Amino acid sequence: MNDSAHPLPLIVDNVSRAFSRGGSPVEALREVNLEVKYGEFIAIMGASGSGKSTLLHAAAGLTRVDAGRIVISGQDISELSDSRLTKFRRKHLGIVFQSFNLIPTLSAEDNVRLPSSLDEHQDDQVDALLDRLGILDRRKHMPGAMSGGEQQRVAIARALVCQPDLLLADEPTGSLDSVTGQEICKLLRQLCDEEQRTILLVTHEPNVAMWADRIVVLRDGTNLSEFKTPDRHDPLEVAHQYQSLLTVGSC
Ligand SMILES: Nc1ncnc2c1ncn2[C@@H]1O[C@H](COP(=O)(O)OP(=O)(O)OP(=O)(O)O)[C@@H](O)[C@H]1O
Repeated sequence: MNDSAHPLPLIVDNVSRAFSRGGSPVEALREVNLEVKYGEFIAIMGASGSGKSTLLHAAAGLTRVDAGRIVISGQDISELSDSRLTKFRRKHLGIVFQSFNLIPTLSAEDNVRLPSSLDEHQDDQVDALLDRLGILDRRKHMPGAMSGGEQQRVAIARALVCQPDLLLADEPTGSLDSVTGQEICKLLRQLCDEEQRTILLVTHEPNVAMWADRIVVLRDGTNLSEFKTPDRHDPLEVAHQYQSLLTVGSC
């Protein structure tokens, strides 16, 4: 649904972005299109350098685009000044990175509380969120005293504390061992299934992408194709479909 009362969480409309490297332009994104519906879990896949992180950063408003539009919940973010964009991002988006990006001198609960206190939101849901993410008993711990999986759960709690319209995740399992990475993926899946969270995740791993509803494949900064994931979260099937697309696309 995309009427003015129920705008889509994310529309990427013909977005292009180039960087300069050694004096030559590098086209990281070329007329990329994507629509994310409420409650959807989408994975972006593609080879190294295909533009995945640039797309996620553009969706987060961390990278300005050269052409096209990024529309979050009905707002074209290119129309916002830097300061309004920062406020808008805090209210509407949650962002999770591979490296957790927690403040090392703050406890788990204070890391989670940080964005909400900045925006003067109620913080009474911090404990509930930590409980939901299975780390309530770690709430007084500093990041350095927590495992990688626990730190990523804190980062996810922090990203969700302002009830964002969209959760963006850039290789969220990239720093974790495979068992812990799968636990984080399962958690993201549950957040979609049980709480209708909307998630856009970047990964190059089929066993991470398989948890999404839909996989969008980029190549050389453009949309190559997309496919729905099999119901039973089968990494081999996802790897097969992904490789077939890349092979067919390269003919
Ligand atoms: N700040 C930058 N300056 C110059 N070139 C950049 C910059 N950011 C990205 N690029 C280039 O844009 C292209 C897309 O990069 P991007 O990081 O989005 O790809 P990716 O698919 O996320 O790659 P990876 O899987 O290796 O992280 C690459 O050629 C990259 O070198």
